Order: sequence, then structure tokens, then C-alpha cells
Amino acid sequence: MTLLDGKKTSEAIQNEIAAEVAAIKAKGGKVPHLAAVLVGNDGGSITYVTNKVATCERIGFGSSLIRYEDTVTEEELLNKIKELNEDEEVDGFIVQLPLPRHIDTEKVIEAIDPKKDVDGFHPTNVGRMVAGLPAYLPATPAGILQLLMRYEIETKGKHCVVIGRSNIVGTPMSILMSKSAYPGNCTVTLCHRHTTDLAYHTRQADIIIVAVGQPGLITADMVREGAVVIDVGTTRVPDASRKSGFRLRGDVDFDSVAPKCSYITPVPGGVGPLTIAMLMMNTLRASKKEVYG
Ligand SMILES: Nc1nc2c(c(=O)[nH]1)N[C@@H](CN(C=O)c1ccc(C(=O)N[C@@H](CCC(=O)O)C(=O)O)cc1)CN2
Repeated sequence: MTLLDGKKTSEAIQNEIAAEVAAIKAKGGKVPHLAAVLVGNDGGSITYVTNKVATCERIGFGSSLIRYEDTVTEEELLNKIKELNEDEEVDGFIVQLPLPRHIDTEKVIEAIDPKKDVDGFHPTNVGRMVAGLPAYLPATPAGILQLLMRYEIETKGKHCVVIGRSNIVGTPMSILMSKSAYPGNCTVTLCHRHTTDLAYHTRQADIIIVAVGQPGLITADMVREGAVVIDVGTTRVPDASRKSGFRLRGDVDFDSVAPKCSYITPVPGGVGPLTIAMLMMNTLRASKKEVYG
């Protein structure tokens, strides 16, 4: 069994981007600039956005952080998005999710200029991805593709079972794994909350990608010998022995499943760290006008 080291892979990607930014700087070019909009005080969201801004600094990007209380109105948020769409200094920006309930997330995402949508959530980027046109790919699925590529895992002709159909992970992942490119060319089954007999499907999988936020959902009896298992779940569960008071648990029961796998991602340190690296990659592509010209 080989552990898919997301932390190491993320560092390698970040170093590659940093080298490219240094070269741009040396030629007197404009360095990429990412803006992040954060609403409210959710601990997880604050950590992720703080890490995104810190990563920008480390690899030589410019960055801006725009913070709002969770009482911000939808109109105020939409006005800020309009401003960011028009700001020539900003190459790309994200609105950290989830948003408070009184704000219509779809409306916010649709207000972002697709050319600056480095999260790849705008329907234009989703449509372009489905059509096989150049697009910003959502960071988590793009990170999983990088893991498969960098560990040279064969995907052609394999049966990939994706569990969870969120717009951010499961749905785009199922499309990307079915595409006629590497890593892809899989036969894909997309399972979700209404799937009857989940284990029937997972037992037939060469590759399992699970993103549902249900700790320990995938147990050893659901996985066949030699499978590749990618765990996107990161649920905070109470743990009094830790200073933070919690620990992260994936959707896979790692201890029982790992011995059966050819490759498996740990939680933490698997898919998560790649999310930030791929956001940086999209921002670099935005600054180079690689996707929309
Ligand atoms: N606008 C967006 N919102 C959200 C996204 C996104 O891509 N764009 N994804 C998630 C949160 N997220 C990034 O924003 C994210 C999640 C997890 C990690 C990560 O590195 N996880 C680590 C553990 C970190 C910890 O200790 O808490 C791991 O799995 O090893 C990075 C980014 C939802 N919102």
C-alpha cells in the first residue's frame, strides 16, 4: 500500500508556481493577484482563507482579504463582486463557502466574472469543463487529478465509483474521470444519498473517490483488494485529548481499509492541501490569460 502524500505533492506544485512567479518578476511582469472574500466567523472558513492568503505570500502572489460580518446583505456582497470583477489589479477571486443562509449562494457565484472565477464554480466554467473546453477546474477535483498523475496511477478502462454529488467535488469529479484524457477514460458510477446498496457498487470499484462528510462510511468489507481510495471527507469530531478539542476524520475507516488498498489518501494530509495549491494554479492561469485569452 502506498500513501498518497497530499502535503508533499501540494508543496511540489507550490514550488513550481513560485519558480514561475519569480521568472515573471525578473522580467518585470505583473505578479498574479488573488482576492478572497470571507463572510462570518466560522473557524474552518477562517483557517482556509488565512492559509490561502499565506500561501499567496509564500509563492510571491499579491493578495487581498475582504472580510464581512455574517450580517452583510446580499446587495453589499454583490456590489463588492462587481468591484472585484472590474479591478484590473485582481486576476482572480473567490468567495469562501459556505455563505450564511440569507445569502443566495448561486446568485453570488453567477455574479462572478467567469474569467476571474478561479474556484471554477461559475456555470460558464462548469459548462466549459463538461464540453472539454479550456476552463478553471474546481480546486479539489483538480487536486485529485494531480495526485493520480504524479503517482502515475493508471485510470484508463478502470471503474471509478464517486460517492457524493456536490457541485464542488462529486459532480465535477465524476465528469472529469469519464473524460477522454489522462487521468480519466474511466467507467464512472456516481453514488449519492439515494443509492441503494452502496457496498454493491464500491466492491466493484478500481478507484473509489468519496466526498460526503460521513466519518468512517467506507469500511474494509466495501473495498476490493488493490483498490485506489481517495478520501475527501474532513469532518471535525470532538477529541478532548487535543488542544483544539477536535480531530479530523475522513469518510474512510482508514485503519481497516488501508491494508487492502494499492494507494490511499490519509486525512488530514491527503486531498485537502492540494485544494489550495490548485487554487494558486488557477490564479496563475488567470494572470497569464490562459483560459479565456
Ligand atoms: N470558495 C471555496 N469554498 C470552499 C472550498 C473551495 O475550494 N472554494 N473548499 C472547501 C474548503 N477548503 C478551501 O476552501 C479547504 C478544505 C480543506 C483543506 C485542507 O487543507 N484540509 C486539511 C486539513 C486542514 C485542517 O486541519 O483543518 C487536510 O485535509 O489535510 C483546504 C481547503 C469548502 N469551501
